[in-house]
Amino acid sequence: MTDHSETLALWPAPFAPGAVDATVTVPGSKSVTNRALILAALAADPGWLRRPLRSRDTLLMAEALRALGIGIEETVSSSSAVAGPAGGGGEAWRVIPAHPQAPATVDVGNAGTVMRFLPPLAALAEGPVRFDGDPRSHERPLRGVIEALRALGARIEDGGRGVLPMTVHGAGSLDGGRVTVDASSSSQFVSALLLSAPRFNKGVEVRHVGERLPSTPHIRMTVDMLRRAGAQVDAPDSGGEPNVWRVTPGALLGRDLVVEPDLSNAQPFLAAALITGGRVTVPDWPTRTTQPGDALRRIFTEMGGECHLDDRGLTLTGTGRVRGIDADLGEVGELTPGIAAVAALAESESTLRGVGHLRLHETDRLAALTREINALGGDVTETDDGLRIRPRPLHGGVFHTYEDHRLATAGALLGLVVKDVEVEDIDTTGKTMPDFPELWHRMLAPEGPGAAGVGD
Ligand SMILES: O=C(O)C1=C[C@@H](OP(=O)(O)O)[C@@H](O)[C@H](O)C1
Ligand SMILES: C=C(OP(=O)(O)O)C(=O)O
Repeated sequence: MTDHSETLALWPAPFAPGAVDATVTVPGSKSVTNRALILAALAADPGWLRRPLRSRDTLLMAEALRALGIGIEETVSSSSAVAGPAGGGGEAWRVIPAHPQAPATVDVGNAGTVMRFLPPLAALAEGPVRFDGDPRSHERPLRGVIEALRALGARIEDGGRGVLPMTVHGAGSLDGGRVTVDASSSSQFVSALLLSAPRFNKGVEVRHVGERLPSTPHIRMTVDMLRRAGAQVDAPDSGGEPNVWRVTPGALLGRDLVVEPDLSNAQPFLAAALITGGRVTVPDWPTRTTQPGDALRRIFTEMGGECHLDDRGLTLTGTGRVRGIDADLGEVGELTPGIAAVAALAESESTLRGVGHLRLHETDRLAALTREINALGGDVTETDDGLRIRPRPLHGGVFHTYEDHRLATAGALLGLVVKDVEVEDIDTTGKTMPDFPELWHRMLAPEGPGAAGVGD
């Protein structure tokens, strides 16, 4: 957790005068968009991404791919699959694949998906590709990807530090083959090695050897998207050996893909219904998905809400009660800040476990949540692998966010029911949801202009 600066703007979090009642269309999934961009860049033919997320993390990915010679064109799509309620077309990216070119420079910002998913693709270029990013990117784990790529035949200069900045010196192709990796600090190590593997000469066999593996739905998302792009993948959940994934070399198809809404970014809106005893509908909630955010249906039901999925989307109705929870969130770590905020407002204690790796996310999320909820009068303690949260009456104050989009949305959530909360640097939500402040205000004033479809 880097220290905060008092010079960052403070955003007066809107206080909800009563139960919220709104329909909120949330933007596309970061994780799906950035995987789709990599797969489309490596495909044999051009492809479409419809309703891509446009946020800092995905624009950095698109910019990096352009630097490597891949074409990404902005278009307005005429597909009926993405037509809004007014019948118009949606925005889309057309991706024109090319063999990755070097020399190139990549700014990863603080995007885990960019700093981990791109180096294997860069290793296919012929020449140096320099990777750097925000100061926090120099602290986030990358050694697993660097060492695995070396074992697969790549030359990488990282000064022996195992973190950014680094330069990947591609030789125009990569052997691939068998590799072991300890992905206990990030599931993205496994996803990174699998995503580009159809283009490695021998494909890949990745064996995870660490004690634990976080965020396994995100690895299933990688496998599912690879298969939909035509790759042959053996994985533990399709009868394969536990902790082993195999990708066969072969061509990838250029796809026409509609990006699902980001279910993790739906979390603050659904939570708003839960904590105010109101009702929020998120349209286009997929009936089948690998996104970890789908677990919110179960988690927020256990915490007192009622969830209903139908053709209008997912509706969460608050019952007026908010219960504490004892949960292992290892599979769904990115939901922790929002769950912690709800837990701080519950009628009973919560224990959140299995998320020690969050200390190496955008910020040390366990330390940051503890410090900021306690600064508002809360009683949160850090455990080895999570948080213990005892609800207390909270008061207003500044909620610092440490350049972490999910800290910012957690602060907004608290401010909905605690008067006079000011969230520092709300613009940090731009990492995955630049429209957050607007969507949040509109959720609270659905009678105003644009009520017909918040976020449409
Ligand atoms: O592959 C992905 O798209 C992600 C995997 C997870 O990373 P970790 O396994 O590092 O937690 C998740 O927290 C992150 O927000 C997105
Ligand atoms: C951990 C997250 O992001 P990243 O992709 O940068 O790891 C997140 O979005 O919660």
